[in-house]
Amino acid sequence: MLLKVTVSQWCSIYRVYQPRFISATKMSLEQAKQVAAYRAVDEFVTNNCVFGVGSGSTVIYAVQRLAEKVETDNLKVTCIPTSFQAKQLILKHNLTLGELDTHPVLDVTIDGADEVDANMTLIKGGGGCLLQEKIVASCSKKLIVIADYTKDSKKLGDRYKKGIPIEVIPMAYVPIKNKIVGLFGGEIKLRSAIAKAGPVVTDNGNFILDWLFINQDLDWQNVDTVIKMIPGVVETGLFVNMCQKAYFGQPEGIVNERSVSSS
Ligand SMILES: O=C[C@H](O)[C@H](O)[C@H](O)COP(=O)(O)O
Repeated sequence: MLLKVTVSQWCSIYRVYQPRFISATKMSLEQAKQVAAYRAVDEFVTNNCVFGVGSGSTVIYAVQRLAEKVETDNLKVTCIPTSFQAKQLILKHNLTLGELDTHPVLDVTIDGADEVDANMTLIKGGGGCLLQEKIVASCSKKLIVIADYTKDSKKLGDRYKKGIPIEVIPMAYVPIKNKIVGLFGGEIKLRSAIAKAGPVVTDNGNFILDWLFINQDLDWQNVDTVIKMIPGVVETGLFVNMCQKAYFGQPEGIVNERSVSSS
């Protein structure tokens, strides 16, 4: 028997099932973040370690797991935050808060990423926290990335479409924008705030430019160096040769790993 469904019937079916589909997808994304975060914390947190706490939605699960382990295994861990958000998470979970003044060398930092390419080059800063993240990562013996499966890509720009974040001094954003486009092409947008009129202001009082690059085959180490030489640029969200290992949570709850040697 052929079942005839009219356009308006299709619309009703779509209206009923679409929210369920979205929430199932959202749930599997959250689950993917959680399994990746738990795995990384279980593998890298040891007693007496100095631990860098990254920023973003995936790191929330890492801090949850860390708090559990500190409690159950009676661990002593000093946590160095990479943002206001990270500091709040450390305090909320009653973990020991440290700073670079007293702990300039960290054993490990666990952080999220917006995209990880085949060479383990990262785009970070989708949440505006790239500067402190890069400082803390540069002081860490290891940088471990935790992410869901949507962040795993071959080339930068394959999956993350919002561009490379660049933190800049506010008075210089227009000339910086013109110089980067002149040097490497593409388009640059000043990031706008959502619950505030005007631009996003970072934890450090700066603006964020999002550079929508076109050429995916650029030498990212060189790009990073050249952009950082422009007066007024504070930091870029390109993390080149910094990350040793990445954990990608999958929708079905397993975790794929990639390390520098295996990429
Ligand atoms: O500025 C934000 C950070 O670089 C985050 O680590 C990055 O955006 C990934 O965040 P999420 O875990 O929320 O995807």
